[in-house]
Amino acid sequence: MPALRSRTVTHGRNMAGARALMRASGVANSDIGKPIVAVANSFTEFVPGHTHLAPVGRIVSEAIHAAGAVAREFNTIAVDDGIAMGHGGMLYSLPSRDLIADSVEYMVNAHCADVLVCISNCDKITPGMLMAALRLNIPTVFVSGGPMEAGRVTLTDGSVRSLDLVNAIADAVDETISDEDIDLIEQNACPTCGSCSGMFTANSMNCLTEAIGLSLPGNGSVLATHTARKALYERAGATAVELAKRYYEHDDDSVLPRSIATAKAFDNAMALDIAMGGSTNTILHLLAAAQEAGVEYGLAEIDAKSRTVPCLAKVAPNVAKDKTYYMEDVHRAGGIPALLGELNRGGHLHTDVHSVHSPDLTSWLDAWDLRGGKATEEAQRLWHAAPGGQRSSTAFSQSNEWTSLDTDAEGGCIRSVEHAYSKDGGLAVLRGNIAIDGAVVKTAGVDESIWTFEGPAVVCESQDEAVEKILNKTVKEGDVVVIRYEGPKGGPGMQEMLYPTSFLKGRGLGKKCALITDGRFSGGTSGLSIGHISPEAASGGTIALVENGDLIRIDIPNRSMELVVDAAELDARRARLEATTGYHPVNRERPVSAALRAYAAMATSADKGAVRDVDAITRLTSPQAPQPVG
Ligand SMILES: CC(C)(O)[C@@H](O)C(=O)O
Ligand SMILES: [Mg+2]
Repeated sequence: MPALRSRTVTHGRNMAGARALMRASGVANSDIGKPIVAVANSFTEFVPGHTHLAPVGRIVSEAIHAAGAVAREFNTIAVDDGIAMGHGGMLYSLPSRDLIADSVEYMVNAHCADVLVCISNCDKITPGMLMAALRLNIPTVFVSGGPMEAGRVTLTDGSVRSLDLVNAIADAVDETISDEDIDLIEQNACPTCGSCSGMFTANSMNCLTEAIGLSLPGNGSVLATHTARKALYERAGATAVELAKRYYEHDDDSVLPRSIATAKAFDNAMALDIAMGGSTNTILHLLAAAQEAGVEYGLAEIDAKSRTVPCLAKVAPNVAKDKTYYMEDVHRAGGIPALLGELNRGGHLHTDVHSVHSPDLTSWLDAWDLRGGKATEEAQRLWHAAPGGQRSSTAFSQSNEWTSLDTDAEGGCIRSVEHAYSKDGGLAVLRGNIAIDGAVVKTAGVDESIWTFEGPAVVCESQDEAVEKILNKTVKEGDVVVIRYEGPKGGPGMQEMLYPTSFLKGRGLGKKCALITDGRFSGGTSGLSIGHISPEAASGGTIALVENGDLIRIDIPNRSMELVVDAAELDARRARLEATTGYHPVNRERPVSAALRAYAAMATSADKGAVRDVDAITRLTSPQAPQPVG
């Protein structure tokens, strides 16, 4: 039987000081010796996805106490990508993921906690916490803050539009839209607290923790404002204590994160992601999480999956014909269990997986899949949770219910495999001379008319240069915008290119240009936007050799992208570059702090999840030293 990790500080005469301090922080005498649950909250007023989480930490903690354990809450940082976007702030976004993972590890290990509850929500917080949970491998439950309600605006001409954050960004550069309408759009794009309302990175990751089995059904889709989320928080606290008892009292290691997040569970989560056309960032984060879990799951596995799993849902920014669906519509159609149910009926899931709430996939889907015929009353009720339609920045501010659910597998928000949008999934891995180690594209967001594309390169040495060239009309119909030196090392921090992709759209070039980069994208990006090109320019990738006017050929059905320049010429360019500037951007002024340089020194490429390789420092400082194996 594994001893409670907290025994180190709760037992023995020599730990009297530690216990004295625990009492001073409010732990009752009678609670000393009970399992300690670390509640990693990510409350911050900076981010709408996290601004409502202060009371959530208390609810989870009370549920933990009621179930017989001690809750100790602490906070992590959280960067709002949408606010950091488009300026130097975005350099901090991806590195914050690894900082969050480390800070959870620091708190849990420093204080000998036994169990972990992760209250996450936005882009880097869920993956950072996921990495920590898999690294620590103690019983863990994830529960997120929930999605934002979709926006709705009545424009000056009386027309009504649904909208989200990305519309506000793209419409701001559309010269056909008046200042009055832009103001209305800004006022209404983000009406409530929660993670932005589409299938953007935050929601994609929260859906993934649900599919992988580390959070409760409904985690990815119940709206942040809805009272139904309260039950989710209470159950998360109680479930964490139940898992603690199973592990520490009954030696049941099936509850551990690495027993749940197996290679098969990763594969199921990826199937869900591909079927929903999730954010390309999920690929980066799953690669990072798999390494923490010690699971062999890489781009090759993702590529294989994307060739067999169909696209079953198109959620904003992806458009289903003329209808835009948001997370609230996914929820009304039965949420993640409904998608998993459809995938399972189509033979696309591994069935020998389990979760924090169910011993196997069958009991999981029987209880929660709205379309499986056996869903419990609790599940049916949950899927009725609807938007409130009122501006609100507080949790549990409304209890609206849908009058009917969307069970239309033919033409509704979630389709069956027989009625898929496309046989190919919503994400793909491309390779070629310009991306030898791979690149990724969200195919669900690319118009089929440009699945094959060839055009001349417009080379930009930074995101800022790309924005300038798009807005000053240097970029024309048919061009391929190449943004380089924005990778994990080169940026550093691998910024999201939401502004360039949105501005292309805003200029009416969304279906007429391609954009390729060693940086990454927001989940809100759509169009022929290919990112994560590996190796990146700063690591000597071929993208560093592209010159203005070079032809670039993209072929999504055949999963390829080529720089149409012969090998001898590329060799000559490489020799010239290495003899002059090296792999650095020319004429780029960018202040990079010491904190970011520390990340850059260790950052691996996107095809490795852009995680930090600490041994890189050893190699730099003592190249002769024996290197770790494996
Ligand atoms: C701001 C967004 C839309 O959340 C973006 O950062 C994403 O990655 O989806
Ligand atoms: Mg993001």
